[in-house]
Amino acid sequence: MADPYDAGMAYQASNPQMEPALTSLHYAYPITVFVYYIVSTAIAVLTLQTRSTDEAHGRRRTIIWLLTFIILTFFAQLLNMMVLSFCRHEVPSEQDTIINLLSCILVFGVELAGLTDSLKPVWHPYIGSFGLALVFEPIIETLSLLGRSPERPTYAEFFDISAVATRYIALLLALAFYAEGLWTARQESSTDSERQSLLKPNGHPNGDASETADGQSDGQQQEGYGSTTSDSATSGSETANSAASDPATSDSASDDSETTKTDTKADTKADRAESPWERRERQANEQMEKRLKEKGNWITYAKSFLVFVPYIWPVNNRKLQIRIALVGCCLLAMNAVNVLIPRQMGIITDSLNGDNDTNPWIAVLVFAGLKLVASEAGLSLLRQWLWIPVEYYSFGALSTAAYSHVLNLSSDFHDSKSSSDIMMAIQSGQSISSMLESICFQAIPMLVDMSVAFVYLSIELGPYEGFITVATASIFLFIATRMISGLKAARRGEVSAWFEEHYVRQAGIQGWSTVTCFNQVGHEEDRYSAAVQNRVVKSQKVYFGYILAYAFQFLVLLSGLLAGAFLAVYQVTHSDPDPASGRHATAGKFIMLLTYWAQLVAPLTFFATLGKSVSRDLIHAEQLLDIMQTKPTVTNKVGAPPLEFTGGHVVFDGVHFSYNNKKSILKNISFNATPGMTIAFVGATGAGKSTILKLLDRFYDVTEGSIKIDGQDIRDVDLFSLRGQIGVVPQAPILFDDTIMNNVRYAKLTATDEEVYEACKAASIHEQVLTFTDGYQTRVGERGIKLSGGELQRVAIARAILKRPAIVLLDEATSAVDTETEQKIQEALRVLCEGRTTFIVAHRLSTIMNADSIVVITGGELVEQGSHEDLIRANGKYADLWAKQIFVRPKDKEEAEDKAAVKEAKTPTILNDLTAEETSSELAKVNSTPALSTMSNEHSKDSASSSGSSSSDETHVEGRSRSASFSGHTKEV
Ligand SMILES: Nc1ncnc2c1ncn2[C@@H]1O[C@H](COP(=O)(O)OP(=O)(O)OP(=O)(O)O)[C@@H](O)[C@H]1O
Repeated sequence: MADPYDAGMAYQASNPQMEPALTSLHYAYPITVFVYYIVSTAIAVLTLQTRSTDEAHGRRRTIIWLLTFIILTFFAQLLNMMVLSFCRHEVPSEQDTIINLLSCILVFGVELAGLTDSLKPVWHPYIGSFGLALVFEPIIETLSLLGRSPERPTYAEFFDISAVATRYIALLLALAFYAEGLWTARQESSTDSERQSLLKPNGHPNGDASETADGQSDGQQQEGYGSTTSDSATSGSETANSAASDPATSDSASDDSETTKTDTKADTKADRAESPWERRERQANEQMEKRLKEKGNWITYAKSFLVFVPYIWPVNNRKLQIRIALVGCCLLAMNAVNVLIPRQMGIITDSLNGDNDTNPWIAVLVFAGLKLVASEAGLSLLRQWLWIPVEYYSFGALSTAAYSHVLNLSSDFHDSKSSSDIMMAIQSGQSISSMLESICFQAIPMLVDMSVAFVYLSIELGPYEGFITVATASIFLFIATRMISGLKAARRGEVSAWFEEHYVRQAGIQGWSTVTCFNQVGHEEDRYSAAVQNRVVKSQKVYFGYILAYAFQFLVLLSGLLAGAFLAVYQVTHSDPDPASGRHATAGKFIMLLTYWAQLVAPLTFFATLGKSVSRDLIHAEQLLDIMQTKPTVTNKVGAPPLEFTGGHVVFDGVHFSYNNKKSILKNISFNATPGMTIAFVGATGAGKSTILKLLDRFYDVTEGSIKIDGQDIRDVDLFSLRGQIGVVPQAPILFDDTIMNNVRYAKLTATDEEVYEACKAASIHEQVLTFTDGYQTRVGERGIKLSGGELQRVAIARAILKRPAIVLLDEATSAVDTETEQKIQEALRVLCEGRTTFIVAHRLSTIMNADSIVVITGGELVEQGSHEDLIRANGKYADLWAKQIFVRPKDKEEAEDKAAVKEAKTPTILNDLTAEETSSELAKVNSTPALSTMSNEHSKDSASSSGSSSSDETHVEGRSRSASFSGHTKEV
């Protein structure tokens, strides 16, 4: 019996007319499927179908098995060819068929990896690929059969046809299973309502405990009376379960298991405090997810970054635009040089071997020239020289735009964000440039390099070399991205440990005085050492992970190189001229291949990490985008006229306010301040007093009602002219880390030194400033840390005096200072408030008792208003507060019991800010009001018993001679 393998080639169309068509189809088939798969997957990702899919396909596992089988049929065909060639003792000559089979293994292998990678894939890239295969396969097979010799089919042919036929059946089955799974899923969802229990879930039907979706028996979630048991539901849950339990698919569940892992980590993380860095990253990530969801797809999402275009693209600068165009030319030239260098290496080798006529000296000189052009001293230098001004333009433009935007945002923004977050976000502008740079200067040129490599190697060394390049690149990228994402958890741990170390160190150094006071140096040392140790352990873990990953990646590249090199060696050693091209494979080609491979390693490594770095940059850019898209809530109306000040008549008319539109802070506040009047706000802490001042200065706008100054609604006038008329002395003034001179001058940048001195004299700080080492040139430290509380407040008053405001807002301006300093501050304030409409917030009632009108705020409502005398007589909330403040502050019981000690020390028992005479007269007033007299008597008794003195108006009262009012008509008491 004749050897069936001898009967003819199974793979090559013996009909020459069929040959070109068959060859083209062999190449077109894998390319078409691959392009379709990549494009449709890209569209799915860009339109967020990959995120939104909730279709857990019931037949996914079956389709994975079928796809594996399909790949095996290609392998079988390939093996069949190898056996055939081996039997015939010759090298297979049907390059296109071999490339077709190898490429199909690669393309469907990529699809298999993608399908196993995701539990809920978007199906159309896979289903479309199967459809395309169903079209190509019969055409190719028919052409092959038509072209074969009319003799009896050989075993090889028979085997080949069987492989194709079974593959075809597998493809059809995959489509059928997909349709069936889809239909079942639809049925399941459409009958969902029918399967609802007729009884309430807790109605305890007579049925048995049913399997819940996660496959666990749960008596709580029984299927109720009237419901139908769904096979499909069970099969769905089965699939989910088996996917988790089946080793074949457990890997595929990596995404989901990673999510679970992340969730568990998040839970553990929640146990400890989230570091500011983690919070910032989490928030930015959430923000990105939220925005993506809102935008619906990546394209619209990316469009929101267009706000940055005017800062990145030098719109009105033609010179910079030309530079950008030249940078593009440099990149193209670099692509060309990257091909020319390996080619030149080949030429040198061939010239040395005598395989060409080129002078090796000249060839080496050309090579050196090319190397120079490709080096840091060549095109790279030129590109950077061209690019640096563009880079700095965009960096400068982005930073200034972001800074200016932040400064123009309203109080609600600044109150809700920490300053470090804002500063970090402004710096994030750099991420946008770095993202664009890595895409434009690295990703795109490298992609071009790789495509050129594929084409060039295919032309120079045949399609096998091209295929090896593409296959190695694909496998490398797949493995590298997998390994990098595998290290994600370890890397997060390391970064978080690094920040923990940073925060422990920072807390120790910043809080050095507290650490030292409480003798906790040892404790801080231990804490820091533990944090360092923790970071070192985590860093080592990541480091080892990276070393292993790199080693593995290197092995993949080495395998590719080896395969390519073997092929090249074979071609060189069997260097008969190629019948098609007439070309010889020479040693120079081999050297060219090696050089080219060395050049391709860097782009591949870069691509493996590109996704990670771009997504990190995107998250940072998102922080800035978030800020840039925030609009100020307090805005200047277009064409608003400046405030016309005619005395300072301020009217609050039914003002309501809420910071967050949820909790009402001010409710229906109405009052009237005539020009020059002093109005004081008193009330419990958190009542809303400072909020009233913020509304007047338009840090916020009222929610309802209106505020008018001299008949003009403050929302309708120019914001800057309004703030120009108002001077504020806050409770905790903030100075810049600059000289006293510059800090005071900040109120009026054009003020002369003399004007500053005058303001400081009026604020009773001038003499003290002169005693400082550098006088007015003394730097005050960060936030004025080098000044005492009283000095700080007087500098703030000097600032307000220099501004010469028409309306003065004092928010606890004399808090937390000693009596003597307070007296000086009161003096300064008297100068500041003279003849100006003044609003004062104060807790110490003695400091505002002479105000023209006192407004009592309770829980955001105005409960009383009137002069001190009126309110005392009214015997309401104010009288109550007043009585509490002027009476004795109860001393410690223990101390009170020790009467002898108290007597000896002559400790005064009545402590308030009034003079002795004033206290007596105020006590008399409150004693005359019946309700308060009881209280007064109790206090008097208290004081008498604790001090041993007989009455409260004795000279044991701590009396102070002081000015007790800020108002223009201040009286000395
Ligand atoms: N920026 C803000 N955002 C949200 N709520 C705020 C803000 N500022 C103040 N509040 C809340 O508004 C209420 C009133 O605050 P406000 O500072 O006006 O009180 P206050 O009467 O001046 O208190 P104190 O006398 O202690 O200064 C408080 O409950 C406070 O928690």
